[in-house]
Parts: sequence; C-alpha cells; structure tokens
Amino acid sequence: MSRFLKEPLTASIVGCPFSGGQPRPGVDQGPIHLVEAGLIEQLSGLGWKVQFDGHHQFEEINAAADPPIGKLKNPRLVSRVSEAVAKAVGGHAKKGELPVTLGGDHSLAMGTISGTLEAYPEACVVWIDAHADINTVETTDSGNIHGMPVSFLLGIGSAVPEFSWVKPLLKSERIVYIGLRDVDAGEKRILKENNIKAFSMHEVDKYGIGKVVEMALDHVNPKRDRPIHLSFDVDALDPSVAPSTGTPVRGGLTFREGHFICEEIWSSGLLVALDLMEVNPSLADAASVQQTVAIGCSLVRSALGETLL
Ligand SMILES: NC(=[NH2+])NCCC[C@H](N)C(=O)O
Ligand SMILES: [Mn+2]
Ligand SMILES: [Mn+2]
Repeated sequence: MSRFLKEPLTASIVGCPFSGGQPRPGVDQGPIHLVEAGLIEQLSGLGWKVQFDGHHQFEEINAAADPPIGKLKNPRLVSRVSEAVAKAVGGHAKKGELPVTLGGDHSLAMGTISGTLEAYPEACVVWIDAHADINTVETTDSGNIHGMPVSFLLGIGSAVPEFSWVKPLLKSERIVYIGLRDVDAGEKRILKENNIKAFSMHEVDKYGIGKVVEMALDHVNPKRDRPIHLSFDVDALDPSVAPSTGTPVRGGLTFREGHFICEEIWSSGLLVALDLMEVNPSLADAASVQQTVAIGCSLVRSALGETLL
C-alpha cells in the first residue's frame, strides 16, 4: 500500500559502508552483512523489484587532511559522504522508488533526509533511536557527528562552512522521536526550546507502543497525507534484542515494539524512504552479530510490508 511510490514498487538499496561519524570501527561492515544475510532476496520475496548494484564507494580523505573543526571529528569526510548519499537518495526518491539506506553510522541521515526533502519538501521524519542525535557544534561533548545530524537538518547551532551544502529543509514540527533514553543535557534543552515532539521509553511504557505510534503520527502527520521518512537506529532496540551496535543503552524497545513501528508506518501508505543504521558486526560474539543482522533484515521487511498473517 503506497500513496507516493510508483508501480512496480521498487526498493533501491543504498549500501553505505561508512563509519566516520563515530569512533568504533566495524559499523562500515553493517550494510555488507545485511546484504550477505539475504536482504535483497527477502525483499524480492515480498514482491518488490529490488535495485542494488553494489555498496557505495566513498571517496577517502586521510586523517591528516581532515583535522577536527572545533570538536567535530572527520568533518570533511562526513560532509562529503553525506552529500553523496543525499544525491543518491534524492535521485531514487524523485523517480518514485523507495530508497533503503543501510548504514553505516547515523551521520548518514544528514544525507538521506536531505535527499528525501529535496524530492518531497512536505515530508516528515520519524526517528527511532535511543539517542536524539541533535547535538550542535556548541553542545556536542564527543565531537562524533553521528550524534548531530538532526541539528544540521534543522539549521540550529552555529553553521560549519564545510557543511554548507546541508540546507535547513527540516522544520522542527516535522520530526518526531520514539525510543529515546540517552539524551545529553544540551540536547534536552534543544528539544524543549524548539518544541520538538519526542516519545521516550517512559511514554512507551506508559501508553504502549500502539498509542505512541498513533500520537507520533498525529503530531507530524495529522491528516495522514505527508510522505514519511523513517530513520531507524538499531540501538533503539534493547541491547538484549540488538546487541551488536556502537552505543547500546539498556531499557530499549522490545523485538515486537520495533517491528510494530515499522509495520504501522508501512500500513499508513506514506513511507517514501527508510534508513537502517548503526548495525556494527564487529562488536559482539558471532551469535549476537547474527541476531542483530537478522533483526536489521526483519525490520526492513516489516517496513516494506511483511505481515504476520
Ligand atoms: N547515532 C548514535 N548512535 N548516536 C549516539 C550519540 C551519543 C551522544 N549523544 C553523542 O553526541 O555522542
Ligand atoms: Mn542511537
Ligand atoms: Mn542514532
């Protein structure tokens, strides 16, 4: 069911073996593992036409040529990679295909969401994460840009010339979060000051996931007529469910809550882009890696229409 995508329904896989937005090696292997686990075949099995011609080859910038800007680490690399991703995602979206971006770290969302908003200016973003990823140049403690993409998309915080290609196309009332539980003090302030709607794990516990997804969509998409970009950080799930990720935080979404979100977004008929981020296959034992990769694949399937019955 889809209001915006063209028939035959086409999923264009944007594989992004990229880890420059955070310090832990291995997250660049996420997309490779997801594809090797059979994701392409699984989506074809759901009836999608799937386009995938290999993972993105990103230009490399050696560390010496990319010193920090303020606290920001690998700024030029992150900027250029996300810009390339924005073009890829925007290109697919404009053709009426569904870009499915496999990360890679969440700094890539600066690119994916820019691409979506280029094609669908009226789109809204549903961001599923343990983290708000909304630090600015002023508030970031870690300097890891995967903790910052939302602030760039909103155009808040001081501008960094190296990122001038990122247009502030996202309005604060067009993004909603679900799953938050590790939000920095500066980020909490930003969320309040900008009136950004967020459903933390507290609200998931209080209302249940069904009501939370409904309230989240009522906020960003009251008439259910806007295209939806779903950006799913696998660390939104509890570490017992998805252990193989760089910044796990306990007290997360259950297996079913994660899948329920994806199922509901698909049933809305409004999905136009999907990100599945932060699967890091080098951070756990083989069984945990396999479990996390399998869940990555099943979340994507749920978001692309797989049903339980
Ligand atoms: N995409 C993520 N996993 N982000 C984690 C961000 C953690 C922390 N808030 C930071 O700014 O560094
Ligand atoms: Mn996260
Ligand atoms: Mn994230």
